[in-house]
Amino acid sequence: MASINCSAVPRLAPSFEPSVWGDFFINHTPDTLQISDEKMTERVNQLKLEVSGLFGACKNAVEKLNLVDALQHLGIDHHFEEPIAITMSSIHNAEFISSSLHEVALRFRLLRQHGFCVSADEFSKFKDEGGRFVNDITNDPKSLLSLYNAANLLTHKEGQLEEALLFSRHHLEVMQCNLESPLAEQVERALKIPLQRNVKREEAIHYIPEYSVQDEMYNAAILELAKLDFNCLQRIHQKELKAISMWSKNIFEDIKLDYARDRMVECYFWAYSCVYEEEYARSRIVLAKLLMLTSILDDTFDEHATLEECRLLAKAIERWDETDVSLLPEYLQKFFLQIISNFKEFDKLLEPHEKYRSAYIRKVFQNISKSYLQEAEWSHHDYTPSFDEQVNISVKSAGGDLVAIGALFGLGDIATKEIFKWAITNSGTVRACGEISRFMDDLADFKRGRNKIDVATTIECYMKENNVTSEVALAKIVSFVDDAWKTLNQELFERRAPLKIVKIITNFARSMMFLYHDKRDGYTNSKEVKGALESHFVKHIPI
Ligand SMILES: CC(C)=CCC/C(C)=C/COP(=O)(O)OP(=O)(O)O
Repeated sequence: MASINCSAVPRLAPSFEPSVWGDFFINHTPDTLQISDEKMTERVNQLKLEVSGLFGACKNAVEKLNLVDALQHLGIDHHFEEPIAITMSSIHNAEFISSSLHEVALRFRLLRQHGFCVSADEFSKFKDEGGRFVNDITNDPKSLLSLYNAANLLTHKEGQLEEALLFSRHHLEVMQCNLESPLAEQVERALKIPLQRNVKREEAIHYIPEYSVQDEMYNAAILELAKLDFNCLQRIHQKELKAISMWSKNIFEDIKLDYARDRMVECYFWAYSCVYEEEYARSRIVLAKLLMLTSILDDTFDEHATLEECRLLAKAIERWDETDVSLLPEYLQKFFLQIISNFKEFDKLLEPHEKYRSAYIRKVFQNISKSYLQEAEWSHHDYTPSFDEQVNISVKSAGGDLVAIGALFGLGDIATKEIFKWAITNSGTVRACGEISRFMDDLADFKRGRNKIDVATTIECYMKENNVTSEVALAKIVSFVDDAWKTLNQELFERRAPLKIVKIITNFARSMMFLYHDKRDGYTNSKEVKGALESHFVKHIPI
């Protein structure tokens, strides 16, 4: 790397938009619903019992599949994890004969989603002798959508599923404008972000009003449960948002780093996308706070500090000693002290037997700080790394292990010491989430055309190294996102960690697909996602 004295070069920081939420959640009074919170919870418990009974009442495998599918789309499967696991295992073990593409594809997708590796040969019977899908399925949009959703569970080197994906996507695109509601909306959603890649709660918000008597397993209790459960959970999320918005307001008032993005609600959304269930409040809150602190750190390195200041900050974070505060420039001192004191608060949330987790969360924060420093070194020296060098560092700075450990930190006993070791040693799941995070972020950066003052992105490095146009580089990066999804799908059957944990971590990749799809940066330009976030956190579902 060329050695020039650039440590004192001031950064010409772009100014970020203020928070689109301001004090909204601090002052927010939730809508008055027709029923009190207590009554709502009581009714949810009754309905859970009623819906549990439906598993035993299913007459055959197809009914069971339709039931599990409905519960997943409606976002209430978290209440039925055990019966669903038993059901899927029994379906996996039993013979299944069906000439319906929809049924075969539904079974295939659900089994893979639940960690059973079913072969792509299941679809052979819908193909002609040349191995091409037979033409009569092209007039059957429901089956095509099921095939498309199933094929999105493909892993590496599954050419048959690759073809199924292209085939179903093509025909769905062709027939899209002639479809009726709600299939038209379901196809539109899946083409934008495939079901397997989207934030689960997002699907629930859209599917609840679509679920009707036309559904195979329509049941009034299921629908009532989905609506009430959504509203109950939303109440909890609103209370958390109020508290965390106060926390963030105090932090920003204290540290006075006006150059940093104030994105508490978006950080909370990130955490909620990973773990939205009531019992995971501790995990959600710690993760949301961790992301907010990391975001301020990122802006300090990328947008504001001189190189010398970056080095001092990274060193202080590495040493993790409050008495080092005087070595930092004055404007960063309060931020540093906030980091240390918040991590102490995180530690206080742990039970005695969980205390080992504090070392992990500190480690991932120190690691991300190191990768931010490396990027700052490159950027201040106008150095364009090789593509591999860049991916190596920037996948780390994209936060896969930070989010994984941040989410695990507050989970219960399911998160064992072995799981923490697995997550921090670059497991396939965590690495693939980091790749998706990095590539989606860089695709959005490139489209925005923002002349980022931080390091050249993976796209620019790819273009330079391979001497290709931006179109070629962008297509390549999109293919890397697809590859990382194949790894995540594969990880579902590898069973290196409990499925629940793999799913929670994979949810981080889903949040990236949602916030950054269509090459937008919904985190930085949060007005682009404000409407969507209102559906999650402000608007209740009419009963
Ligand atoms: C998932 C994580 C770590 C979230 C914390 C907030 C954050 C750094 C967002 C990405 O911002 P960016 O687009 O400026 O990131 P980068 O500078 O890494 O490109």
